[in-house]
Amino acid sequence: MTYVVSLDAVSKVYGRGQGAVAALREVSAGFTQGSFTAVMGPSGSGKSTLLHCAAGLDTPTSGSVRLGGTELAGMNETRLTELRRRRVGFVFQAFNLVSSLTVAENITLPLRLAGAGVDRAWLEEIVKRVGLAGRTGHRPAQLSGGQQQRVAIARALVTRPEVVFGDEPTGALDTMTARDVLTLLREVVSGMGQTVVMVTHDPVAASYADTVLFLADGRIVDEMTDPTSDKVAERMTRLGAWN
Ligand SMILES: Nc1ncnc2c1ncn2[C@@H]1O[C@H](COP(=O)(O)OP(=O)(O)OP(=O)(O)O)[C@@H](O)[C@H]1O
Repeated sequence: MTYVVSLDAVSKVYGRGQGAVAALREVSAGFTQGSFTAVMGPSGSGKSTLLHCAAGLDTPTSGSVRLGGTELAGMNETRLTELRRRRVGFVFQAFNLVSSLTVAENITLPLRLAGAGVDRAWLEEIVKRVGLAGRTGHRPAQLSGGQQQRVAIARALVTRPEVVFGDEPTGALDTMTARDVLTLLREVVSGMGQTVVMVTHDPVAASYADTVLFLADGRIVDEMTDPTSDKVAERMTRLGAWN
């Protein structure tokens, strides 16, 4: 199986000695092209650490992370930054848009940071796909929360990354708007073949994914395919997530 992103026995320990915290314990996982994976687990189970290690935002204490054919271990920060700019897209809970830039400028920012030109046809295509046609001259403050997250999704797609990572991408949205954004993420996977890995606390959000990975105490303890929100909620309850 060829994976777009793979983790092999990844461990992450924060701190040293008595205060050391094992956030990940020999986690292995692989994400195939065009798959949508949700990562769930109780608070402190290691979800963000997993995402950050997979995205090259954090360095594992041991183990291997591969993005495409590239091994991340041993890369210096300059190369990691370049790799993240070109090959990884991010969508965060707080949309992290630049308020002084227009929608179009926000979307194309990763290209300018990478010193790459803008492919106008591709820009038009993603603007249309995320439903922002006619809004490209607006500033973030003139948009609703859902529209701002659509800008962030377009920005994540603009470099044609191998994978898009979402850290609670619907965490700041109301229920209806969150559904729209999840439907868009689902389309990005099913319609464009994009690979998406998303951390979420919400069983409904997880139900939009193909697969849910459940973390507990730094380990993957279960995997669910074709999830429903009820099945995910039940699994989370058994993990003691909402006690
Ligand atoms: N920079 C850090 N320094 C020290 N400990 C950390 C650091 N980041 C995370 N941890 C610890 O590692 C463990 C896993 O944290 P992580 O943020 O990955 O969990 P999470 O599942 O994303 O939690 P949440 O759902 O609350 O966001 C926790 O015990 C946390 O306190």
